[in-house]
Formats: sequence, C-alpha cells, structure tokens
Amino acid sequence: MSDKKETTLQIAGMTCAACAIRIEKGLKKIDGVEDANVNFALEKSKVTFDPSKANVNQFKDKVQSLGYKVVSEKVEFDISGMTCAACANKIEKRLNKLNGVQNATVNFALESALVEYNPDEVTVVDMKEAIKKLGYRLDQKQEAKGEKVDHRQKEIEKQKGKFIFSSILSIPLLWAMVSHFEFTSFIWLPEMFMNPWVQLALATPVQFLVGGQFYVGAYKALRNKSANMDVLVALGTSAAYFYSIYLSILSIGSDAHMVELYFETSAVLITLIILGKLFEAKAKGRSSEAIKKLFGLQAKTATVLRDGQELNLPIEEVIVGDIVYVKPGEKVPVDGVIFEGRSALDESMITGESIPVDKTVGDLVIGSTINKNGFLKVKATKVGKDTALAQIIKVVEEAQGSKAPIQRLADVISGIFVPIVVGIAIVTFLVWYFVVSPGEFAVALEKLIAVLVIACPCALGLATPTSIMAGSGRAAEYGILFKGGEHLETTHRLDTVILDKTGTVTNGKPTLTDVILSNGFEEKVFLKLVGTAERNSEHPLAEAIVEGIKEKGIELGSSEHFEAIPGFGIESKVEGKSLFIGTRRLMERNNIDVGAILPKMENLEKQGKTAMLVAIDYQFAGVIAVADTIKETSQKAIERLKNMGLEVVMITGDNKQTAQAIANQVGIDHVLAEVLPEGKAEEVKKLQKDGKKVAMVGDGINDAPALATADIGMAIGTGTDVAMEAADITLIRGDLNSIADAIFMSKMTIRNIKQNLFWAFAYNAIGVPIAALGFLAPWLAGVAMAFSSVSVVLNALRLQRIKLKG
Ligand SMILES: Nc1ncnc2c1ncn2[C@@H]1O[C@H](COP(=O)(O)OP(=O)(O)OP(=O)(O)O)[C@@H](O)[C@H]1O
Ligand SMILES: [Cu+]
Ligand SMILES: [Mg+2]
Repeated sequence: MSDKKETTLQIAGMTCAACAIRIEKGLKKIDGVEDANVNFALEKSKVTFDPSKANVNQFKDKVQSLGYKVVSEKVEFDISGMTCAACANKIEKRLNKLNGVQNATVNFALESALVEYNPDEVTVVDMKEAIKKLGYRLDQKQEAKGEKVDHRQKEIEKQKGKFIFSSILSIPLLWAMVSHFEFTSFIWLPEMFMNPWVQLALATPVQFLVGGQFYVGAYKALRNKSANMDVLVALGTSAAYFYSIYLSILSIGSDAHMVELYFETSAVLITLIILGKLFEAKAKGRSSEAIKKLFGLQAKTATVLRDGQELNLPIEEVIVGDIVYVKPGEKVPVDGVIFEGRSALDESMITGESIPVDKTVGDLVIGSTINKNGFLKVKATKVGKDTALAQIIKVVEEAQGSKAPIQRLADVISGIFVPIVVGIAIVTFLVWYFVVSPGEFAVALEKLIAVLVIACPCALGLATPTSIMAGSGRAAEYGILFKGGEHLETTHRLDTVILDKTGTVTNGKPTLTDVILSNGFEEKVFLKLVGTAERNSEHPLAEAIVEGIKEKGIELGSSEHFEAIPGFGIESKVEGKSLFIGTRRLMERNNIDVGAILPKMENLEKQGKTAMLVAIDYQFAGVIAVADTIKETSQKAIERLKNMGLEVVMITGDNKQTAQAIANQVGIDHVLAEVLPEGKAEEVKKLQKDGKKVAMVGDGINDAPALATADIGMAIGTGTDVAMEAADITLIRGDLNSIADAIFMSKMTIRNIKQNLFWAFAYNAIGVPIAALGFLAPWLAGVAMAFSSVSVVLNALRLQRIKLKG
C-alpha cells in the first residue's frame, strides 16, 4: 500500500460553491490524487494524495490554471554556515522535502532563503530544526515576522471600497430614474443627470471597474465549461448597459430627455450585489471567531533559560527541552513538565474546570493555562503545532472546513442550476417579445435581466458551510470538538449511548481502601510484593495500589518478571515468588482456590469498590481493594440523556457487583460488566445490529476499538491520546453533560442547515416565476438576491448564540 499524504491549501478567488466544485474536480484529475475536498466558505482545500506520484506544486499550478490562487505564508531567512553552492543546494532540497513547504529557494550569494509554506502543516521552528541537523543555521529575517495577512479582512476592505465608490456613482442614476415617473415628477432633478452621455459616464466605471470581478469570474467559469453566479450577473448587467448605449446612440439628434435608458438598472444592481458580498464577507469573518478566540489564548512570548541566560523569546522559537520560567499570573507558554516549584493552575480554558489545580514537580502543565500563585520552572515537552491547544485549533479548523453529506446535494444543484436559468431567461425574453408585448424589446429585456438576477444560487452555496462553521465553532467554545462536518450530522440521530465506567462515569483516579490478608501472610511482606509487581503496570488500578502502598511507608523493590493480562490482571515474579493479581477468572485460570474469601469480596464490591485477588506462589494470599469517586455531574447528565429519549448503557471490564453499584448511584439501568477489552467493540456491533445508532464514550486505550466501531465515538479529553485519535468527537471537559450538549448542538445545526436550504430553494423557486411573469423590476431582483444570501448567513450565525449546559 502506498503512503498517503494530506495537505491543506488556502485558496483565494472563489466566488461561489460552483468554483469549489470546479477546483475539486480539477485536483482529483491529477494523477496520484486520491481525494480532494474544497470548502467554499473556509476557502480551503484538503487534498489526499500519493507523494510518490503527485506534489503540492502540481496542485498549485492546477488551481492557478483554473483561475484561482493558492495563498501561502512566506518567510525569509538569513543562513549562516554555507561554504559553497552545494550547501545552498542541500538546504534547498531539504526545505522542499519538508511536509507543508510549497516552495523554497536558497540564494547562496545573499546567504538567504525564501520559503513559501502552509502554516497549518509546518512551522518556522520545524524548518530551523531540519536545517540545524544539516549543520547550518537559519535566522528569520526581522521584517518578515508577524506579517501574517488576514486575507479575509482584506476582502472586507476591498468590497467596502468598491461599494462606496459605486454607490456615489449610482445615486445620481437612481435619482434620475425616480424622478422619471409621473407621480414623482415633482422631485427636483439637476438637468444634466438626464443627459444620456452623463449617465453613460457615471455607469461605465461601475460596470467595469466595480463589476469587473463578475466578468473575470464569468470568464473563468465559462472557460472551464461551467457557469456560476458571476455568469448570471455579468449577462444581466451587460444586457442593460449595452442596450442603453445602443438607445443613447439612436437618440442622437432627438430630444434626449424623452429616451428611457437602463443605465441605473445595471449600476444599482452591481452596487447591491457588492453590498451583499460585503455583508457576506463580514459574516464569514465573524463565524471564524471561535478559532480566533482559541488563537488568542496562546502566549506570545516565553522566558527561556539558555546557556545560563534568561531570554525573552517569541513563542515560535521555544524548542523541546527548553527550561521555561513561568511567573505567578503568567500564561504557561508551552506544554511541559514542572521541573521546579509548585503552584495552582487555572486550566478552565482547556478543561472547563473552574477550580485551580495544584501542581508540583513532575506534573504536566498545558500551554495557555494560567499560573496563579507560584513560580514555576517548566521543561518544554511540546511546542508549536504539537501543543494541546494547537491540536484543538487544528481539529476545530478541520471540522469547520469539512463538508456535511447534506452539502453535496446543494453543490450539485447549484452546479446545474445556472444553465437551466439562462434557458428560462431566454424563454422569458422570447415569450415577452413575441407574445405578451410584441416588438417591445426593452420590456422583454427587463424581464430577462430580472430572471437572470433573481435566479442566482449564491444562498444555496452558503447554506450548509456557514451553519457547519458556526455550529462547530460554538460547540468548540464549550469544549466539544467535532472532527468533521459529517459527525455533526450523524450525532443528532443517536439513540443509544454507551458509557465506559472508569474515567468516564467516574473520575478514573481510584485510591487504595482495603487490604484483607489470608493464609497468614504478613501485611508488610504482602504489600511490598504487590506494590513491586504493580509498579510495572500503567493501569489506573495499579497506580492507585502503588500510590497507596507507598503512602504506608513501604519501600518497593524491583521485579524479575512482569506481564499484563488485559482484562484479567497481571502476572509477575518478585523476590523469587510468583504473583497473580486480578480477577476471579484469573485465579480460576491458574487453579487457585479462593472460595472462602468470596463473601467478603462481594461485600466490598457492593460498595462500588474494585477488589482484586492476590495469589503468591499459587496460594491465595489476600484481597486488595480500591475505590473510585463518581464525577459530581454524572448523575444529572445521565438523567438528561434519558430525558432526551436516549438509552444509556454502562460498559466496563470491572466485575458485575462493582459495576452495578456504580450504575445504581448514577441511575443507569443497563450494565455490561466483565467485558474484555476486545469485547467492547463487539457489544457496540451487537447494538448496531439491532438497528441502534450508537455513541461510545470512553477514555482508555481499551476503549479505542469500540470508539472507532461506534457510529459516533466520543473521547474524554482528559483521557489517553489513543482514545482521542479513534474518536469522532473529543469532549475536552470531562463532564458527561457534554454528551447531551453535543447531541443538542448537532440537532440545532442540522435544523439550521435545513432552514437555510429551504429558504435558499424557496427563494429561487418563488423568485424565478415572479420575475418571468414580469412582476419584478431588475433592481428589486438584485435586492432580493443580496437579501437571500445575507439572511442565510445571519441565520447560521444564530447558532453562535446557543447556550449549552456544560
Ligand atoms: N494492573 C492490574 N492489577 C490488578 N488487577 C488488574 C490490573 N489490570 C486489570 N486488572 C483486573 O482486570 C479487570 C478488568 O480490567 P479492564 O482494564 O478491562 O477494565 P477496568 O479498567 O476495570 O474498567 P473500565 O472498562 O471501566 O475501564 C479489572 O477490574 C481488575 O480486576
Ligand atoms: Cu448571487
Ligand atoms: Mg479502564
């Protein structure tokens, strides 16, 4: 199998959803490209490809040849350490090989490098590191820093300028038109505005300087044998404009005031459509606010100790292994481990937990959290795009940029829509010209223009992506990270929720509670053997046992042999003695008689404790029990799920009694206990066979297969990375309320998309016949079109105000 690679390109110049489809098709045609997914709203394209056959430069060329542009970040470096042109070559090759670098050129004479890259995939630090390994040094040139252009902001500025310019020119034209009518003839009008040549002078800049973007867009579309909204606008306004010129020429020598011209039709139309675009750009900017907020959480600089010196560095220059100083009240700049000091940390921005957490040497700190009171020295373990926050941002961006299946339909429809509309417009013209009002060219032309303009499918293209963006962005603010638009769509159909016990329903931090000895074993000896054996296990149960035993002041040794038996327990050899610690089944498997202790053990289990049997040298030696606390929010959250009509099931590898005791406390009726790790996925499948739409919620490595199997896997953000990888949704806050919130958010988003699609379809379906029948002046059609796009976007933005419980 070939190695697949994925890359994201930022694309500029798309005017509607049809452009997105075109780029998608173009990219897919390239040999080696397996999949391409272009998002119109986010202006991004995700490409999956085989790197041995295709490369990013090909994609750029393709996009360019279709008439769009790939936007990339640029950075300039000073290079030190080069001795000859071969060095330059080597560096250039290495840079170009980096994932995410689109083009790198090294100039030996100037000792500089210019790199175009995609900041989502590669950072300046990555480049420096790679080149450092070759024995050279890159230093970022000062002026290039912080030059990150927000092209969305630029777009807003551009459209705003255009709108003001074309408004100023259009107002006199509109004025002339209004005072043209019988009933408004009392309105004073400067004589010259009636002059056809003055009108032409006013209308021409609007038509070509402002409206030029529609001609360009239309040309690109037609050249690629497709049609989009630009084609409709260009056709409609050109018809009005050129027909007016024709009439003006005819009028030479006659009384100019008597001619009816249509310059205002095209100019006002263009002005209104530009206004619509301006609103659209503004609204799009607002819906990416969730990501901006997340970016805002990042610290900008860090105090780093290097070669005995305290340096204040920009955050991009911190590397793994650096010792970072974090003063009280400061943001932790990167993910790391405390190396010296203790403090309370406010982690609410990541976990949602408002009470500060006490941390000390050896504890993990997360970048962007706030150090409340102590001075900390932290050893950086993750920087740049690897930090927890950067990962969160990445997931949110991807979700916002991905497509929900429901959108495909809209894309296809808007793709075939335009040719049909042009057809309808021509028929309308012919019917008016030959049948309704024979010979009246102007009247028929006006109808044609109105149809062309009202039929514009721009609202249709915006309907889904704007909702997905707003919905997933809002969810992210509550710590619910959808990995893709399709999950946002599936989630609202769920009817069954399976909860893992440890770490999901409970806090997953058990503590040692009981030790029962048997067969005359002495406590100290027993605990030392057990603790030493469990030391090798990474299971939370083992951690609890080791911790508890250490607290009793018992020193642990090292074991000669260790083996974890997933779902059963462990087997170990300590001080020449063989040990088994774990479940009843583990004892049965090894023919160890535990009969007499069972009633006592069950007693512990009925209290919700997890009791483990211990055998030393094949002789039963005792029981060791731990208890986990239930999350405060679990019971209410489970009640909420039940009230929403969902079936709630608890699944665990723990024994029946313990599981049942916990389930009773939180109000879960269905319990699947003593399920082996590989069995969890099987249980999910069983429920799916019964026609259920199943969500699996878990945190552990042993939950990963089930998370992947379920219709929707939800990983608890405080759990393991493996679980998060396998899941479709990450719940950053451990609170189970997030499950209900995720389902609710999904329902609201889907409802919002349906409203948008309905409105967009209805607007075209109603507007086109009205225009064809002649009840709609062209300028009104323009207003309606702008209004429909803007209303779709505004409706989507309502999702951003939804309040969730979690
Ligand atoms: N390191 C260990 N030491 C002793 N017993 C263990 C150990 N690991 C597992 N066991 C035994 O095996 C059982 C099943 O473990 P498993 O990891 O499958 O589930 P769990 O962590 O108890 O529950 P959940 O599935 O809710 O996370 C445990 O309840 C325990 O009795
Ligand atoms: Cu439009
Ligand atoms: Mg577990």
